[in-house]
Amino acid sequence: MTGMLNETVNFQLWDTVKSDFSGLFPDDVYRTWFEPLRCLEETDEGITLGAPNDFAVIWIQDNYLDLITRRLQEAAGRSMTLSVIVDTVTEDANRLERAQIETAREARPGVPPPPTSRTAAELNRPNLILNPRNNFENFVIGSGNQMAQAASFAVATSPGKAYNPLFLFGDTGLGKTHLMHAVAHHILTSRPDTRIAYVSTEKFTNEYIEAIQTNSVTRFRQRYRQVDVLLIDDIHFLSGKERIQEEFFHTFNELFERQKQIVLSSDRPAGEIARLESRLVSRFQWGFMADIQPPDYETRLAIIRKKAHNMNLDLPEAILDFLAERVSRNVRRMEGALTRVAGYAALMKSELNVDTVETLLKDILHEEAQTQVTVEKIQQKVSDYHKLRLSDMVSKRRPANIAFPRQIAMYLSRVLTSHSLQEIGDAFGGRDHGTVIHACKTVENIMEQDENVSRTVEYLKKQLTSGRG
Ligand SMILES: Nc1ncnc2c1ncn2[C@@H]1O[C@H](COP(=O)(O)OP(=O)(O)OP(=O)(O)O)[C@@H](O)[C@H]1O
Repeated sequence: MTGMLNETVNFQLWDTVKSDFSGLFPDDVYRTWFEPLRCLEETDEGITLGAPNDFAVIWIQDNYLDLITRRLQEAAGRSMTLSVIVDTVTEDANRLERAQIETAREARPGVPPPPTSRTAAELNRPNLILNPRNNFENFVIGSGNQMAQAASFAVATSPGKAYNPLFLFGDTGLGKTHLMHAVAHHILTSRPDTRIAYVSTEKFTNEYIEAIQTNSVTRFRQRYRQVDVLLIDDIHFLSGKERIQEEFFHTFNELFERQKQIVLSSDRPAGEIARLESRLVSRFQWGFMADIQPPDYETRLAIIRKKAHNMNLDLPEAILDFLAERVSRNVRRMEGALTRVAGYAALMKSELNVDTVETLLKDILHEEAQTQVTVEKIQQKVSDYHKLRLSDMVSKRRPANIAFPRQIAMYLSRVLTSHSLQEIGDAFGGRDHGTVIHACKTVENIMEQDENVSRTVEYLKKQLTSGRG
């Protein structure tokens, strides 16, 4: 996240948008967030902006990315991409960062205070970049994530003692990184001298390659093997990378033997990561594996409420309900939707209603609809898998090679959609709700007894929920 400032080039597009913003936002907001942004690069496809520090990058990305992008596109009259990176040349970045964190705290009381003095441990971890908002207080607990939250909290309270390693897995945008940052924040608050490293697998890999190229592998090893807590995000990226797997294997062993805490995140269970050495898979399974499932409606509503509250955004119930109902696939997308609504509300100052929100979020809702699991998609998937005709899903025919797949499809409809038993029965050729209950029980029983069936159902479920359905 670093970039070079190029003072001599005139970036017209950004100048136009920036001056627009100076009129749109209150002075203090403009001065804190927009004035320090500099254009580092402008091409036909998009622009790169430099912000003075990591905190500002995260804040801009979280709050203003959509808005700036839309303004840029309007000004350019074409589609433009926007990236925001740290601008290394900006002077006095630390002073500004403190001021920005203070401003952010006023806007959202959840943001932790800026550090006042640097402890020895902090000086040991110049690269520890954590999103200040990713703490336990801001994490909404629901049925899909309560196990992962509880395990993370236990690890944060007794690092190296509760579960080691802690392995968090689940689909994108469901809070794995949030929980890892929360563990780090919690430990830093209760034991400020703890040496903590948080790194993505990609960064870990790149640093290792660079260390080899620059003959500094010893320093690399010190950085990751002399910590008390090592958090590595997106560990599934180790797949197929033999050399880094070897390196990580030794890092893991050294930390584990000294009872140092290891926390890993992945988009799938360790055993399902392709081309991962079995000795690593078994180590990842030594501790505790907690999965995170997409939030149910109540949790989504609670998340939207909390985020709106943190943004000082007072939205009518009908809009909160609309967002929870219609944006469900991942929390990151929910945040995107809310930020866009917030940006609109701040600019327009007019009363928001569900219709406006629906228009405003057209693309997000369209994406959602594409990825939403429907009974029709389930029927199609199950009949394709079992080489049946789609019409077999709704027919009255009952030979076992048709009846059981149909029961699987009913079971998946029950688990993956929010339709009632009767609605599901209707969609399967007008069957009654008792037939659906019976189908669900049958499938559950057989799954318990027959591993092949259970694997098939899990496979279908994964295919349907990973957007490949
Ligand atoms: N339960 C929750 N409560 C509050 N915020 C949440 C919750 N779950 C996720 N979020 C928010 O959703 C966004 C996406 O979460 P996060 O980055 O942790 O996802 P992830 O699982 O690590 O995704 P990826 O696999 O793509 O890295 C973050 O801003 C995070 O704060």
